[in-house]
Amino acid sequence: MLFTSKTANQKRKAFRHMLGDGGLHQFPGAFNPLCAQAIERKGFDGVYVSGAVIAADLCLPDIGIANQEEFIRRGQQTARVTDLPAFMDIDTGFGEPMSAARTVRLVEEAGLAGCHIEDQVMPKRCGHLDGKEVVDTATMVQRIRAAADGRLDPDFVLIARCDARAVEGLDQAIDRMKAYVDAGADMLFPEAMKDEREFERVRRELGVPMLANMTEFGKSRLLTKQELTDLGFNVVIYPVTTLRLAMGEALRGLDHIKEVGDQNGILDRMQHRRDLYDLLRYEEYSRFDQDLFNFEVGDTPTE
Ligand SMILES: C[C@](O)(C(=O)O)[C@H](CC(=O)O)C(=O)O
Ligand SMILES: [Mg+2]
Repeated sequence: MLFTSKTANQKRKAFRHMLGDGGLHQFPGAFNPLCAQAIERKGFDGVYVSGAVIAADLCLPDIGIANQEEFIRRGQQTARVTDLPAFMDIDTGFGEPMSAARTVRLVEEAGLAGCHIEDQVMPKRCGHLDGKEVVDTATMVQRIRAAADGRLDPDFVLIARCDARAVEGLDQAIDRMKAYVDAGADMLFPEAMKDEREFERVRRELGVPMLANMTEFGKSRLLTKQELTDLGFNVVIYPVTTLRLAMGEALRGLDHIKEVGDQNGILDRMQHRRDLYDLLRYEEYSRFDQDLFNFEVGDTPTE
């Protein structure tokens, strides 16, 4: 059939391979499954499913009110339309360690290649806002152990996100991240680094694959692909970028229709029906259908 041609395990193996090949891999956030297909067509390495986007999509702020089921559903809907590995945000894991383990298992069953779990308290906030709080190291270590234990497929990638930089300083954040790796994290996500020197130091002191979050209007300067490659990072996410782009155009388009009264002046800024159908592989679906229904009832030879 037409949906995807790779199993979840093949995608996880591909993700694992990326983490070990020394290059930087770009994972734009997909604000919906259709966008994941666009990310694949554009030749990116993988797809990110952002908690901030899942919440915003439901018209909610990113403060832990969207629930586990809403997260998993969106993760599954996204992962299943692309051959690229997709990994997702699970915030603080949706509860105590046992719930975090179950969340990881559900994310795995949903076909994702990995997920990140963070050391904030509930209710959490966006990592680039002030006023965050983190749980103590021992609590987060338990969370990670439980999350690691929740996995069935050893190729599923567990990413520990550390929000402590803004709360306790870089030295403490680095100590925490060491403990998170000992607890079973495969990869680290140092959140809201202030500058390149901080990214560089984290990379130097920790020997596991590293993720950089290039979210706009946050605390980190938007580093280029080359800069992140030189810093030795393995994965970069652009978590909310496609949503911001789409909403920016939607708002401008709505203004135009309100002012002018029709859409004639903005057609060239839209995805054409033809291009949408191409992205959906409309024609291939029609062909599939024809191949299935290419017989006639009277065709069977009779004596
Ligand atoms: C990466 C992140 O966790 C997300 O949910 O996408 C957010 C992104 C954002 O709010 O800009 C975060 O950095 O906390
Ligand atoms: Mg998030």
